Amino acid sequence: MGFFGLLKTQFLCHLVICYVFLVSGLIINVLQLCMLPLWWINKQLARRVNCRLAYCVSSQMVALLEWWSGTECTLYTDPESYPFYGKENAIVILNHNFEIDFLCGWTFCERFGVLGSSKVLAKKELAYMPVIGWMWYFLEIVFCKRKWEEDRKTVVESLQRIQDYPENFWFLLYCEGTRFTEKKHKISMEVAEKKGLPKLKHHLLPRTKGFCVTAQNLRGTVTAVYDSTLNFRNNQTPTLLGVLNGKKYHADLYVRRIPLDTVPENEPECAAWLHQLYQEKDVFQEQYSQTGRFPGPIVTPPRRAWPLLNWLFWICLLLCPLCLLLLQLFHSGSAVTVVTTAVLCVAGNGGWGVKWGGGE
Ligand SMILES: CCCCC/C=C\C/C=C\CCCCCCCC(=O)SCCNC(=O)CCNC(=O)[C@H](O)C(C)(C)COP(=O)(O)OP(=O)(O)OC[C@H]1O[C@@H](n2cnc3c(N)ncnc32)[C@H](O)[C@@H]1OP(=O)(O)O
Ligand SMILES: CCCCCCCCCCCCCCCCCC(=O)OC[C@@H](O)COP(=O)(O)O
Repeated sequence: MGFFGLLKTQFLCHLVICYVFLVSGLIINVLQLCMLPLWWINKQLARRVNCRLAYCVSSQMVALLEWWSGTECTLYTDPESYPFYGKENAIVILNHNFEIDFLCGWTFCERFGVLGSSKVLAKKELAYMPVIGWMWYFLEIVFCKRKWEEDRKTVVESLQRIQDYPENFWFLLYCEGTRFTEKKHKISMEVAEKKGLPKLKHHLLPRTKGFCVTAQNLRGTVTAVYDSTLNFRNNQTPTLLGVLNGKKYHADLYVRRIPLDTVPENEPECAAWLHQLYQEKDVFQEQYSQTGRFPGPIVTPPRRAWPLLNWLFWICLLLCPLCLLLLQLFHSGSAVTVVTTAVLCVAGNGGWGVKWGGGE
């Protein structure tokens, strides 16, 4: 492991990264709150400003993936669909197998210029998460309790609210509703059997209500469905902690652009369409596990410098006061305080290093 490799596993670096993320995120949350009066004056302008503010937070995580861990993201897609990406509103259907699948999604959002505005049908619990959850509230993210009787009304209302959104957005749907595990897969296939539906090998049975209601309410706003299938090379199981430790992964994403007007409007037909789509996704995943690649050509957009520049800006802004504080401590603090601080830092770093020093 080289010098930079070793540096990336150091607890102090992780502490700095988390400090910058948390403090900058809270600053953004406060700014979003201060923007509230603008909603009453000029709603569309407030939404545009919120997209920029959200970008400052989300792109830090993208920078961590792209520049810190050096993770590569390859896109398999039809070159004729490529010019549409980032230029239209779309519903993105993604498999949910990995801890960092949302982050790879964000990377593609960033490269196509829709990171600040992109949305998701997320579980309600995430709305209470400091920084990200609070930021999503201002971004008009759609939350669900995964209890259809309660969601039926609130999800439709939230979807209708974003019909006139002023920026292009991608609306992410994890139709499986939860992350894949062998146990959930077994239960899900029992449901499939009971319903007389064909079994899936690599996916859970999709929940159809969220997709049907989204397609129904965003028709006229959204022009296409991006059927996206994600996998990682060499059977890697990537984690956020791995990314934080600078571990490099290689993601492959296969995207098919399907015009929304080819998706049936009527609910039972729309649900059947989604089940058929998951059958096809299963075939792509099987092909990936056999050959290590998805069908079609590779057209990967390059990473951009913006996430890195934004990250460096926040690092400079927030590290200066921290450094001043430490200098003050060393100048005015008692010998005991200084020694205790130094010992804690070294011990913390050492303990963390034992776990991550040899790589994952
Ligand atoms: C590549 C580019 C990427 C672009 C990225 C763009 C944007 C990124 C932005 C942000 C990224 C952040 C990421 C955040 C991650 C958030 C992740 C989540 O929170 S996932 C969880 C929440 N989301 C969902 O659940 C969505 C899918 N679910 C649905 O659509 C549901 O239908 C629902 C609307 C939530 C309602 O759920 P509920 O369970 O109440 O109703 P259902 O109809 O679904 O269920 C009852 C129905 O299902 C049958 N059943 C029972 N058990 C199962 C089972 N195990 N599997 C499947 N089906 C099951 C049951 O028999 C009922 O059937 P029926 O209706 O026929 O009677
Ligand atoms: C610069 C970056 C610094 C990094 C610091 C670390 C900060 C961590 C930020 C976390 C951001 C989290 C984004 C939310 C993504 C959560 C994905 C998720 O939670 O999926 C849930 C589903 O699966 C369903 O779960 P189940 O309840 O079914 O099980």
